[in-house]
Amino acid sequence: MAMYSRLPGSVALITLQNPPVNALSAAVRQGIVDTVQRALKDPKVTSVVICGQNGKFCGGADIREFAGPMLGPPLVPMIHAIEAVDKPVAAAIEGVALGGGLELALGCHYRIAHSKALLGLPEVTLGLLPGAGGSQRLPRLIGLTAALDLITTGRHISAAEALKLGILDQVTDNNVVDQAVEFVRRVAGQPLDSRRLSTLPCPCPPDVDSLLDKAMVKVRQRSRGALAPVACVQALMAAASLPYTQGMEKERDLLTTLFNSGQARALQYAFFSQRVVGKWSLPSGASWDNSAARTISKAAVIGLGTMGRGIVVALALTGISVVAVETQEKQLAEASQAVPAMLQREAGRRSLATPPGVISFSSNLQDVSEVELVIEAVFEDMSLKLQVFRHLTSVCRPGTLLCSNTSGLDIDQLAAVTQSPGLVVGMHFFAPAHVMKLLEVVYGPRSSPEAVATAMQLGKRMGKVSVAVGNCPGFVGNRMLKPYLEQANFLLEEGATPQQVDEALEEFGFPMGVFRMSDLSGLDVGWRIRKEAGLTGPGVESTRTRQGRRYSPLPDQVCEAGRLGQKTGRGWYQYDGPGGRVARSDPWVHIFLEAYRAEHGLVARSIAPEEILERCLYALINEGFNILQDAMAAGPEDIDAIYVFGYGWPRHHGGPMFHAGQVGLGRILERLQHHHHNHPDVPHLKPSTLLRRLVAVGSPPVQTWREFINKERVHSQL
Ligand SMILES: C/C=C(\C)C(=O)SCCNC(=O)CCNC(=O)[C@H](O)C(C)(C)COP(=O)(O)OP(=O)(O)OC[C@H]1O[C@@H](n2cnc3c(N)ncnc32)[C@H](O)[C@@H]1OP(=O)(O)O
Repeated sequence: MAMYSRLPGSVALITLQNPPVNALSAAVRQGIVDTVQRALKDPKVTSVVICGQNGKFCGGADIREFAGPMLGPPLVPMIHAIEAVDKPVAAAIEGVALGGGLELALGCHYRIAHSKALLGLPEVTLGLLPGAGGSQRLPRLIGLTAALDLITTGRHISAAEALKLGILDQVTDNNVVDQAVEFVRRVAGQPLDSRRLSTLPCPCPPDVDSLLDKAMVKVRQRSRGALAPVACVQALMAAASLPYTQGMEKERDLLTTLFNSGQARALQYAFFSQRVVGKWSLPSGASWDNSAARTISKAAVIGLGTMGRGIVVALALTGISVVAVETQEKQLAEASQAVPAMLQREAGRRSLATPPGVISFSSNLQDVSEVELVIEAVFEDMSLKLQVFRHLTSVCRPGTLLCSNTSGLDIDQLAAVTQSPGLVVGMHFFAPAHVMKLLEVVYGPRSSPEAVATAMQLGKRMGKVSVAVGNCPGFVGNRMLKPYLEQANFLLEEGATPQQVDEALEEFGFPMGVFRMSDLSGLDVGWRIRKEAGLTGPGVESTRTRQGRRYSPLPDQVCEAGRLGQKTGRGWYQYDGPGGRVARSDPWVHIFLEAYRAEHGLVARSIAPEEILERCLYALINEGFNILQDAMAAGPEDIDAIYVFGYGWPRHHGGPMFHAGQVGLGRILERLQHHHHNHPDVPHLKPSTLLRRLVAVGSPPVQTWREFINKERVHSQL
C-alpha cells in the first residue's frame, strides 16, 4: 500500500507501506499509481516526495511474487508515469533503495538520502537484471563505466559513494523526509526536462566497444555459466548504442529470458534459504524464537594455526576482546606478528561500525579463566582436543561456553569430559575463517538451546551464514564431501584424468574442480583422517576393498610419494614450486595412473563429462538425502546454504538439494540405481530411502520437503 498526505503548504507525501522492507508488491504498486494520480490532479500540490515507512525506502520488487502470475500494475509504466509528472518529484531515501526501489528513485526527478542509506541494483544476484528501467536510466545518469560496475556486481553502495557518482542530489544526517520536502519546495517551478533520465544521452568513454568486451570477459570468468551477468552487460550495450525506447525493449526481452531460466529460480531460492537457516530449529523443539542467546564480549581462541588466527580476527572484527592462546612458543611468536597485521588489513577493507576488539596473546591456558566463550582450534586430533577440553573445564569459570572448531569429530565425546556438557557446541569455521561466510554450529545430544543460540548469534555478528547441524562424522558439509571425493578417485581408476574431472566440475560452475581444490587444501589432511580411520597406513593391506567396501588407495599413494599439493609444489598437478598457485598437468601423474591401473588389472575407458558430473554430484546429493533422513539438517535449505557458502557450489544452481529438484528426483533416483548396479560395492551410490519416498509421492517441490520429512518421521516411514 501507499499512504497519501498533504503537508502544510503544497507538498504531497507518498509513503510506501509494506513492512519490513516496503517491497513493491502488487498492492504497493497500485498504491503508488493511485497516489501519484491524486497528487497530479490536486491543483494545490506543486511538488511530491516519495518515502518509505519505518526508516526503509524500498527493498525492490517483491521477490515472493516472482513465483506466481504477475498481478497489479507493472513497474515500468508506473515509473514512466512518475518521470512524466510535471511537478517535481523527489525520492526521500532512508535505510535502503535496492533494485526496483532504486529504479523507482531513478524515475523521480530528485534523490535525497540519509547518510546511512544503502543503494544498489542487486538484481544480478537474483538471476535478473534491473528490469524496471534501471539498466537504461542508471548509465544515462552516471555513465557507462560506473553503471557496468554497479549493475554487474549488484553491490550495495553507501550514500557517500552514491553522491560522488551523481546518483544522489543531496545527502543528509537529519530527517530525510524534512530535507526532501524543503528541497522540492525550493525547486518547484524549475524546468524538469533535464531531470528526466530517459531523455538524456548515455555518457560513454571513447573506447566503449573495448570496455564492453572486457566487461563481458570479466563477468564470464567471475561466474562461469551464469546467465544474468552476461544479460546485464548486453542491456548496458543497448543503453550505450540505442535510443532509450529501443534500449527498454532490449531490457524487457533480456529480463523475460532470465525470468524463465532455472537460474533465476535457483538464485531466488538461495536468497530465501540464506534467511531460512537463521530461523533454526532442533529436533528437541528448541528454536531461534524460543531460545535466549548470550551476548559475548570476551572470548578466547586456543591454537593459533591458520584456522585459529582467522577465528581470532573474525571475533576481533566484531568488537570482541580476544585472548589468543598458543602453547608452542614459535607458533605464538609468529601468530602475534601475523594476527594484528591480518586484523588491520581486514578492518581497513571493511568500514567497521565498531572498533576492533583488543587481542592479547598468551602461552598459558590459565589466561582464559575470565572469558565468556572459548573456541578450541587445535590440531584435528581427538586425544589432543580431549586434553584441551579437560583443561578448559577446570580453568574456566562456571557457565563458560566451550566450542570446538573441529571439522567432523564427535562433539558429544568432548562434552563428556566437561563439567557442563550442555555448554559445549561445535563451531566449524571454513578457511580463511575471517573471510569465509559459512559457519556450521554443531549441536550434540546434550548441547543446551542457550549454547546453540549463542553460537548462532555470534556467527551472525561475525557476518557469517550460520547453520545449525547435528553431530555426525563430518557434520553436513564434510559428510557429503566424502562420497564426492570418493567418486572422483574411482573415476581416475576407471580412466579419467584429474583435468577431465576438474573441467567437468568447473564447467558446471564450481570455481575449482575437486583435484585442484584438494591440492590447494593439502592432500595430507584427508590422508591423516584415513589413517586415523584405519583405512591406510602401516599394516593395512594395499587392496581396493577396505572395511568391506570399494576403496581407492590412489590419494594415499600420491601422498606417500611426497606430493601433498600446492605447498610441496606437486600433487594432482605440478606447480612452479612450493606454494605455487598455477596448476599444470603433470606427466608423473599420468604415468602413475597408468602403472596403477596396470597393477590392478584395470582397463582405462573414455569417460564422458556427463558421467563425471552424475557420479560426483549425485553421490553427494544422495548423502544429502541421508542427512535429511537422519535429521542432521533441519531442511534442504540448510544443506544448500552450506554448499553455496562453504563449498563453492555455484549459486545459480541453488545448492545440491535444489539442483536435485531441478534435474528431477525421478531422474536422480534412476541414475543412482544405474550407477549402484554397476558399482554394488559403493554404498554411497545406493539411493536413500528419503529420495525413494519423495519420488513415490510424486517428487514434490523442495520447499515442501521439510514438512514432508517431519510427517514421515511421525509416521515412522523414515
Ligand atoms: C526485476 C527485478 C526487480 C525490479 C527487483 O527489484 S528484484 C529485488 C531487488 N532487491 C533486492 O535484491 C533486495 C533484497 N533484500 C535484501 O537484500 C535485504 O533483505 C535488505 C538489505 C533489504 C534488508 O536486509 P536485512 O535487514 O538483513 O533483512 P532481511 O534480509 O532478513 O529481510 C527481512 C525480511 O524481508 C524479506 N525481504 C527482503 N527483501 C525482500 C524483497 N525484495 N521482496 C520480498 N521480501 C523481501 C526477507 O526475505 C525477510 O523475510 P523473512 O525472512 O523475515 O520472512
